[in-house]
Amino acid sequence: MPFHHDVDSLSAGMSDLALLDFLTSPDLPVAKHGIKRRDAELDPLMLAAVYSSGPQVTRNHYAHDFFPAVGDPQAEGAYDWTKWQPENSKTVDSQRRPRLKYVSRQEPRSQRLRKQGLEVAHEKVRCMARTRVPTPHGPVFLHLYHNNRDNKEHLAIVVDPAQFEANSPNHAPAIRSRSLDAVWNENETEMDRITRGAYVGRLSSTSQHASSPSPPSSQSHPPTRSLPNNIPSPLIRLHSECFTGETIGSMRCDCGEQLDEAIRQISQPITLPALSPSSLTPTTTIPGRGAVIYLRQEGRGIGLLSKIRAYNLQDMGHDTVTANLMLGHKADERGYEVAAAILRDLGLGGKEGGESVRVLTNNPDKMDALKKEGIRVVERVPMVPRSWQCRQHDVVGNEQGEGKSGEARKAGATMIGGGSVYGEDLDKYLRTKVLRMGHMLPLVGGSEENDL
Ligand SMILES: Nc1nc2c(ncn2[C@@H]2O[C@H](COP(=O)(O)OP(=O)(O)OP(=O)(O)O)[C@@H](O)[C@H]2O)c(=O)[nH]1
Repeated sequence: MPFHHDVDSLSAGMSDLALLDFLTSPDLPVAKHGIKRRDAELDPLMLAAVYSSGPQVTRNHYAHDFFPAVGDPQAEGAYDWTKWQPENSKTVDSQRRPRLKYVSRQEPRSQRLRKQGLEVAHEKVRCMARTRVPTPHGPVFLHLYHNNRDNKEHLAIVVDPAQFEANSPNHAPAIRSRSLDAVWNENETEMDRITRGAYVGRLSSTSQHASSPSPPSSQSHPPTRSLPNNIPSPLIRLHSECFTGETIGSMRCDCGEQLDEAIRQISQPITLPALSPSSLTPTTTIPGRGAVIYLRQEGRGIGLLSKIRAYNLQDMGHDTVTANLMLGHKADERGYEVAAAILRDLGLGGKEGGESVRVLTNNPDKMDALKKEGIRVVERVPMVPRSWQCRQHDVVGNEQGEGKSGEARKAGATMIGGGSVYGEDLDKYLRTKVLRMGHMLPLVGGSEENDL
């Protein structure tokens, strides 16, 4: 904000000063529940300096480079000042208004902190709502999460039907979200809590019981030591969104089938072995327990737009890995930090308490990521594609639902793509996962690399 000394701009100068005065006055109204700014209070000298210096560079931008990329986003160097040539500007349509571009020389904050040896704080998640959803495999609780890392709404599909039975014996701890059960503010009514899903048992017009939050002193879930040791760890899957496979039944991949299969397997009743061979207690069966963490990272994290383009490259003969690389992406751009935070919130696999988990996957990256996040995994459970299971058993199913693949097709009755997926595209896709991405799955029906 410049300070004017000439007579012509006196009035403008006065109003600038009045504005400056207002902005920096101690009585500046502060939003009641506003989040505190991380930077220092407004500094009048800094404001004046910023206003009078050409490009709008503030102290928050000191590590970025500004340069006139002359409004041509196609020009080489438009986003990279090291490549920018002044001649580029001559070719630009003079009608278009030049825009200021900048590139950052800074790495993302998380990487800078890691380099300095500083631990990056865990991702924070909060379950915003939870509800009952009946599925062909039984009822599940759908949880919707917000987080501080991206602005996507990740989901957790929790299978724990024992929670519906108010009077059932408590064989295993309920899989519940700690952030959902917490009291969010003192004005929250019991009805607010119930409406967002913080209730126990099954809701009905006559039964509505809000859950009680865990005592604030213990920030963790109860330790596993208190559990009977014949209960297997809950089965979980980290599943990445796939619009094509799950919504329109694409047979290029087995994502829809995997989602259905994961919910089916987790929902299978568990027969508990007797605590000791000499035990007189009869074996008990308890309902299945676990969760699918559904992550909004479409196309292995490259997004639907790039995935659609990648499919065209795949039709031209490239495999999924090469197609991603040709588009300037990595073979796999997914991250599992938010998933780990959701698991911890549900009391699954966390270091500070709760239960260890079994993981449904063939993907070594997921196992490594969970280990890095400190999630306690006791077992990896393979996911064998249904079409490969059928071939392994040499049983051919038919549309009427006979045979193994018929059974599988019935399993996903209400989910497009949830049945058994098969075909040439899928075989190629699956073999690429095994041969190029190290998936831990025995190949079925031709393992030659040139089959890809
Ligand atoms: N880029 C790309 N992504 C794909 C393609 N087909 C499926 N996907 C995405 O891949 C993700 C599923 O990943 P997969 O590698 O099949 O399975 P995974 O979940 O890593 O491994 P598992 O746990 O063993 O099933 C979803 O986000 C899909 O959208 C493809 O051809 N190209």
